[in-house]
Amino acid sequence: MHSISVANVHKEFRIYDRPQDRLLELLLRQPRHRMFHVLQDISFDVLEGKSLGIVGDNGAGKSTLMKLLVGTLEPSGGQIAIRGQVAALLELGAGFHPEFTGRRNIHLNASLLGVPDDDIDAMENDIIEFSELRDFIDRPVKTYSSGMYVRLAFSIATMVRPDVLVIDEALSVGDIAFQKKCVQRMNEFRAQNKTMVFCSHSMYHVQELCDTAIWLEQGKIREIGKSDEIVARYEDHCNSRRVYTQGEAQANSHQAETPDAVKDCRILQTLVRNVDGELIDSIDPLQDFVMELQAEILNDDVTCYFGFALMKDLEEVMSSYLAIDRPEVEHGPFRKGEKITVQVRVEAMAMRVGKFHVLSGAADASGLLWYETRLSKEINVNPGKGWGTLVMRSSWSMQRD
Ligand SMILES: Nc1ncnc2c1ncn2[C@@H]1O[C@H](COP(=O)(O)OP(=O)(O)OP(=O)(O)O)[C@@H](O)[C@H]1O
Repeated sequence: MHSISVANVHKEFRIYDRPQDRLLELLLRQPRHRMFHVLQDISFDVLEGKSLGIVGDNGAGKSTLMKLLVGTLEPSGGQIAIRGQVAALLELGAGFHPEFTGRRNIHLNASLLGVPDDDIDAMENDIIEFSELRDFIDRPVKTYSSGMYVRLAFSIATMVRPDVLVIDEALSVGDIAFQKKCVQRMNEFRAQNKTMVFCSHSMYHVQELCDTAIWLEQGKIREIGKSDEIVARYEDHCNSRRVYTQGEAQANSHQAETPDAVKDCRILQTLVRNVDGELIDSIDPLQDFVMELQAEILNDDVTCYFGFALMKDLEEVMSSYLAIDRPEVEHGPFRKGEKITVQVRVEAMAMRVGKFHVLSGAADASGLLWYETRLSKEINVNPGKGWGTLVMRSSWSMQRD
């Protein structure tokens, strides 16, 4: 059964070049605007219990589509049908009254979502608990930081147990500990056969949390399909037009700084060795090499999933290696203080020329939250003969009759 059905939806906004044009149009009854087509020809369905991701560049129309789904905007044409109660987490602070306290906003929001007063009283504590805002809950929300807004909004939207949850970029605000709770809550939500629409610039989250995805481009659906396939093609598209820059500042920005209290593991170093175990800073094309990470476990009873990526010019992931499905790599539980070394042997380096870094990381059990990543030093590929960026193992043959 369809939980969400969108058919031939389009949305236009009227654009006025000068503020007074709006008034003149009214008074003179002569058009003084241009139409801006934000969404065109949008049709898709989401089955009950499934989750849909929306990806696309800035300005592609993602937020506008989310607002149409939850009804804060009306479509200019087409039909949107949603079964059941919808709860949404859209723009920061939308739905909150800035002068009211967090507690009053809980009641206001939950009653707008159709929750009876008695039920709101019963869930108030759980909402405050989940949001971790007990010390601030009786202050006006206008004094909240953006992270605090999201905590409260996410707690309300998921606690009222709607049939459909619509979330716009919530995971990008807030710290990693709260993100972890959000991901868990969203997974619980999926397990309860609820429907979810999730928009994010984090491709990993879209891939892992959504069954299908839509790639919006300039207001139109460019592709729709299984989330991992859409994410892969969208990433490929982004990589192909990226302008590369290098520099130490950028290298450092990959060293995610997370407080020890919320990460379970610290990556001490990422090393690159030849197959004899010697550290190297250059390799030949088609040579085998070993990526190594050394990590320290920071808490007891920790489950950690390790991974590596080969990074070109610090931006583009050329290939990734995750231990999640590798039986030969233990995932724990580990003890506090344990030191761990993980190695992956990469066979026949396919770059013909250029430089790369190895990025290593540790993720939590869900595989969604990377506690920390650390880059190796730059490795040079000694240019081999030939043309092109890649070199593949090949074998030749020839016949003469
Ligand atoms: N009320 C409005 N009036 C006029 N134009 C608007 C209005 N709301 C959005 N737009 C325009 O519509 C386009 C799509 O905006 P939207 O916020 O939906 O994009 P988005 O994909 O969510 O972008 P981002 O990833 O940056 O959040 C943008 O060019 C934006 O400027």
